[in-house]
Amino acid sequence: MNSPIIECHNLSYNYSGKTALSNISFVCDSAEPIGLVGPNGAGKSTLLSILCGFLPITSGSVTLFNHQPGASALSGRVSALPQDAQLDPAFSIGEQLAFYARLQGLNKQQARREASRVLEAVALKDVLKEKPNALSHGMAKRATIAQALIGKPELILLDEPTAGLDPVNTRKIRTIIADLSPSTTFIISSHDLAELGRLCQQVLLLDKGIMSTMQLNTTENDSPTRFITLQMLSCPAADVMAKFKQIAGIVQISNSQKNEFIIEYKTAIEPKMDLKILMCISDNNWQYRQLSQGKTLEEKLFFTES
Ligand SMILES: Nc1ncnc2c1ncn2[C@@H]1O[C@H](COP(=O)(O)OP(=O)(O)OP(=O)(O)O)[C@@H](O)[C@H]1O
Repeated sequence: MNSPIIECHNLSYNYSGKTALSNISFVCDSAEPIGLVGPNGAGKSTLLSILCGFLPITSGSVTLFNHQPGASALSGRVSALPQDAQLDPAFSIGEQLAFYARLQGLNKQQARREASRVLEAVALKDVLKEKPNALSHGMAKRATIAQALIGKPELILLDEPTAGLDPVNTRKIRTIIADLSPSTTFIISSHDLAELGRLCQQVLLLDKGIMSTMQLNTTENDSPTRFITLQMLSCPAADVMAKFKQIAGIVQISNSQKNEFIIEYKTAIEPKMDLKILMCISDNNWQYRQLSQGKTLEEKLFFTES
C-alpha cells in the first residue's frame, strides 16, 4: 500500500512561547488539490514552512511520503512556492530555472530543456531570455510557479499563488494547477475562497493554530436535500424569496448577502431545481448573474450551522 502523501499527528509549534500551531492532525492521501485556509495569523505559512523542512518539528510528528520534511529522499519529490518568492533581477528567467534544475542534478543540456518545459507549462515559453523586470506581476508569479514545477515533483506547496493577481492571471494559474492534477498534488494556501472552491475537494481550515478539515461536495451527495447558490443582478429580495418559496421542493431560502441567495431543495421532489428557478426568474423578468450547484466555499466554511 502506498504511504500517505502527508501524515501529521499532534503537531504544535511556538515562536518564543507564542503558539502558532496547536496540536494539529491531518492526513492527505488524495492526489486532488487541497486548500489551506484561515484568517491572517492563523498558522498557514508556519505549517507550510514545517512541511518544507524550513522550520523544525518541535512537538508531534509529520511525514511526507513516509519521510521527515526536508529529508534528502524528498528532493525532487516535493517543492514549494513561498508567499514572497522572488526572482533574481540579474539573471534571465531561463538561466534561473536552469540553475535550479542543475541543483536537482540535471546536466547543463537537461537543465536547459527542463527550464523550457516548465516555462511552457505556465504558458511563458517566450520569456526564456527575459530578465524579471520585463515581466508583469502575473507573469513573474507564473515564472515562480514554473520554478516549483522543476523535476516534476509529486507534491507542490503553494503559499498564496494568486495573491494580487487580476482575474485573467488567476484563471491561468487555476488552469495550470488543474492541468497538472492529479499527477501532482497541490496544497494551496489562499484567501481566495472562490478559487479554492473551484479547485479543491478537501479544505484544511486553520484558525488560531487549530485545524479542522472539510471534505467538499460529499455530504450533499448523500443528503436528501441539496443547495443552489444564486447571484442576481439588482433584485427585490423579498419578492424573489416569496416567489421561490412557492416552488415545490424548496425547503429553505436565505438571502446570504446582497443579491445572493442560498436555496435548499429536496431532490426527491424536484431533481432539476436549477431549471425551475431559471423559469421563475424568466417569468418575473428578473436578471441573474450566476447560478451554481452547492454552496460557495465561503458559505460552507464560515456560515454553515453544524
Ligand atoms: N518569525 C516569527 N516570529 C514570531 N512570531 C511569528 C513568526 N512568524 C509567524 N509568527 C506568528 O505565528 C502566528 C502564525 O503566523 P503565520 O504567518 O503562520 O500565519 P498565516 O496564517 O500564514 O498568516 P497570513 O495569512 O497573514 O499570511 C501569528 O500569530 C504570527 O504573528
